[in-house]
Amino acid sequence: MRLNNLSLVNYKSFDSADFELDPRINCFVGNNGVGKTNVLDAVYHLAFAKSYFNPITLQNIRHDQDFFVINGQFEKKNKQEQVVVSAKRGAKRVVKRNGKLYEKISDHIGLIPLVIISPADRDLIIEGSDTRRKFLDAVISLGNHQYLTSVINYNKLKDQRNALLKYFAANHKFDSDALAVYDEQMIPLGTYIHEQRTSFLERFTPIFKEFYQKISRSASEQVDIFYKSDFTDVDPASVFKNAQQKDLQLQYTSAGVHKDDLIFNLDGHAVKKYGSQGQQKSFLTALKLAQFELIKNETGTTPILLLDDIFDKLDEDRVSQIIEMVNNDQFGQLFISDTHPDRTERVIKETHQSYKMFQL
Ligand SMILES: Nc1ncnc2c1ncn2[C@@H]1O[C@H](COP(=O)(O)OP(=O)(O)OP(=O)(O)O)[C@@H](O)[C@H]1O
Repeated sequence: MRLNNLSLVNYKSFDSADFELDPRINCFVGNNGVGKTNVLDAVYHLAFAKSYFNPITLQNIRHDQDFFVINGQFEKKNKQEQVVVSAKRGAKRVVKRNGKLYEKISDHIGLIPLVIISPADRDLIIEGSDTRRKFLDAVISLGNHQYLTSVINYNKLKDQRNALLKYFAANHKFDSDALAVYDEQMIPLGTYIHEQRTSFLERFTPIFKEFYQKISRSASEQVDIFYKSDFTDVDPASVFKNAQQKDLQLQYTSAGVHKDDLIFNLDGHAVKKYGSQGQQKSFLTALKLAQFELIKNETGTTPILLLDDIFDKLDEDRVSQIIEMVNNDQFGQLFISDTHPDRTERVIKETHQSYKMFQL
């Protein structure tokens, strides 16, 4: 997967810009606020039809303008793919592939496999469990459509069950048969989602650990991921039944796979509390590189990799290690942003790969 040309009109800080890109490494350098991350975000936008940093589409239109257009000329398995994402105030966002409008934007997702590594990933460690479930769901769904529909259906049923619990409380009623209608549908879906998450993590965790070891160049720092779920080691039929009294009091469904979480550990302790900023960044980078590897294995296409502010919180040693790792045929096209042109160029030159520096 490769982006050959990127052009922007009224996208965030850019009025108009055009980039002829290198097939391997593209570095965007310059001072704080010049728009380095905005370029990477435009590439992300072409893949996912939304910004990684600002999900409100209209806020990505340059101030005082009415529209933005991002135009990307890709090459996928020797085939040209033109993707245009545009938005206009007062109208819906539009995504076109080779001039043809998508009816459903979700049909576009997956055409351009892409992974971003950015300081904003820190949310995965510090925010609530839903951030980690979204990460899990996004990676598993790419290769498994049944999983995606199961999660959507499970969540719909859970919302309806919550509404029923609220209705019981408001009307001082209880109807166990009405509740059982939801439980009977949620048990098989929850069981399936739990199985898929378990088997995914069995494949993902060893790859993640290997990447962490390579980045840290240390065998002494031990990282691990544990899957926490109400469905683990219990009879699935008992999950909702056992929580019923609590659910009636709380007026929502307190147990189930919608409460699943991932526990991130470093040397046996929570990385959120005890990991240094550099160790946390290494942890996140290893998570994203493992995501990259699995997407590649499961879709058969090498994703584009965006490394935003790669030196942030990492020493030069760890950055060189990351660049060295991505400097082989297993990795494809790379986009890097950094404030220091000299530092970036020094590290990139060591790869002996073709590259382009864009001074913004
Ligand atoms: N809708 C918009 N219209 C105009 N400018 C915008 C818009 N959205 C963001 N910006 C501007 O984009 C700039 C930020 O760009 P970006 O995050 O790409 O900077 P950067 O070069 O990556 O900086 P840093 O080195 O600090 O990470 C800010 O000056 C911000 O005001």
